[in-house]
Amino acid sequence: RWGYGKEDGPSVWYKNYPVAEGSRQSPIDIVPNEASRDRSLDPIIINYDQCTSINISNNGHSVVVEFNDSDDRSVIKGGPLDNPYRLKQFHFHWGGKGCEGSEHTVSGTGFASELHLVHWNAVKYKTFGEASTAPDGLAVLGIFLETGDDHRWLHMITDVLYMVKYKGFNPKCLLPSRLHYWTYLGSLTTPPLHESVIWIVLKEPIEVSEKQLGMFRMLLFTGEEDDQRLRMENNFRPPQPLKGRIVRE
Ligand SMILES: NS(=O)(=O)c1cccc(NC(=O)NCCCCO)c1
Ligand SMILES: [Zn+2]
Repeated sequence: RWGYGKEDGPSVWYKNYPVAEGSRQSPIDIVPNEASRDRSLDPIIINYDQCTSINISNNGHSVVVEFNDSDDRSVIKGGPLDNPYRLKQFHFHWGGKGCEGSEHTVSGTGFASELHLVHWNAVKYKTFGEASTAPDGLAVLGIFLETGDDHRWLHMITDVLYMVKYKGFNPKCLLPSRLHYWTYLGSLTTPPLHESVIWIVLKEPIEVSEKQLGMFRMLLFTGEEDDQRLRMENNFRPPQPLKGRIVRE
């Protein structure tokens, strides 16, 4: 249906998903000195201590680690959020060898990859599906990955990328040391592109090695039954028009 290739990629998503040309699409290019300082913005509070990962999978677009979201044991709150938002899954977007791969860019500069920790507003909505179509339904924490030294914990993901069942990973260890952030109202960056996301993009990237990133590129867009093997890479949408939105910090 949709993908990241020439025929099915971001430039043609509007044909099946007209909201692609909506007024709050993501990602965006973040221009730091155009962000507006909002003194009412509190720090974000991240409670992942009781989180239980239930599985890791390749959904044909990325590698996704899903969590048990049947209660409020792992939530993000504070910052621009009026309620606690429950951790549902995290996944990554990345490029090809040595080129950019993040979805958000900072003053036109992309990073090697971007981690998205996806949360939903279980106070106001009954299910993730319902929340995913509501303007304040989701909160996604975006973390840039830049190449450098091995990340001490990312190996737990890259080492098990070929396995399905997977337990006991606390995504808190993927967070950078400082939680300074930019926030703006946006959308899912993949179809169905719902304009339902309060984006919180951390300013400080985490460092991963080229070898670790290379493990992601070992994944395939294609299934084992497909005749051609398409390496999963460049699974990122380019920045979308701001259309008058304000980025706060
Ligand atoms: N990339 S993102 O904006 O963080 C994001 C977060 C949560 C869901 C999605 N996209 C989807 O679930 N799309 C549905 C189809 C993907 C799996 O087939 C994207
Ligand atoms: Zn994403």
